[in-house]
Amino acid sequence: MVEKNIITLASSREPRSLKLDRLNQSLIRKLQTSLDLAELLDIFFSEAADWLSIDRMKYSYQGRNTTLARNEKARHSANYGLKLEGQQLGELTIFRSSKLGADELNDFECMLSALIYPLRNAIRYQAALDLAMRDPLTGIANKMAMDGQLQREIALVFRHAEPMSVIMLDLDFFKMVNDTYGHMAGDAVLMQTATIMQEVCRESDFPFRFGGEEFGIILPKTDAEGASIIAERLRLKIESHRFSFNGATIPCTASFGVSAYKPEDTRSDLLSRADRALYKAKQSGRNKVLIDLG
Ligand SMILES: Nc1nc2c(ncn2[C@@H]2O[C@H](COP(=O)(O)OP(=O)(O)OP(=O)(O)O)[C@@H](O)[C@H]2O)c(=O)[nH]1
Repeated sequence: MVEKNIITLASSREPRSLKLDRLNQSLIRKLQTSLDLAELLDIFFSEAADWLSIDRMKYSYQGRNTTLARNEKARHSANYGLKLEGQQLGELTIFRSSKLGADELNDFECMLSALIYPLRNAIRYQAALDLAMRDPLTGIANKMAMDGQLQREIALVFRHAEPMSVIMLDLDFFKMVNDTYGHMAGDAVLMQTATIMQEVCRESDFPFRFGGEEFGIILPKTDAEGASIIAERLRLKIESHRFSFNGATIPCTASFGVSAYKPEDTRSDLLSRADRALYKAKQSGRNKVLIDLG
């Protein structure tokens, strides 16, 4: 007990600049442990809030905002545009109920210098991840992203006992589109299909390109009946759409397979059933929606 008091006394006599220096060294070490942007901001806010009694921090980057708060009402603020070697790294604003003095702002800027490199690395890492998860032709999610998303959705369904469905769709006679109008026209049809899918889907749905001329949609909180209504809507939209390339109009239809999550299903069970239904839709004449209830 006595020992503890002596230590506290000694550290409180330590010059502020030395303490800040030590804080910054430890902050750098902590920030180096993560490439996750949200986690970095969390670490930084926690340290800055402790040191300067900051109440709230807002970080904005490319239209996305993150706010961390201990007290929502603070009204005094200081704002920083973050930039490193010519690269914009967003904007950071701190809020406090009392005005921040010049020394405190100085301290904060010192802490910002510990944040800037890890922040740049996290932004680059996120951009690389985003790129790896997108289909380069259509811009929608690819199979790798779908795998991760389906895994997350299955975990949620498990926890909240809500329905979830999957639609798989495949453009009909797509080889003929390529053979008749050329590969570039085929690419244009694939891009327009992705756009139609995004238009028909809700915000919470997850459209993706599985590969080739095969696409899919994960539909959270949707049972087989709801999913087949969306699939039918999409089927009609594709059938009536005037796919166009270089002045040519390309008629195109798609076949659909729908499956709904059942307890104990793995990702591959769910996808296999949708695929089986899609196969049957192809076998029985194409341009139709079939459900596999398992
Ligand atoms: N333009 C273009 N074509 C692609 C792409 N990926 C796959 N394909 C083509 O898609 C065609 C798929 O042909 P098939 O598997 O025979 O299927 P299909 O002609 O659609 O016939 P069904 O599915 O039975 O209705 C092939 O010609 C592939 O070369 C792509 O990224 N761009």
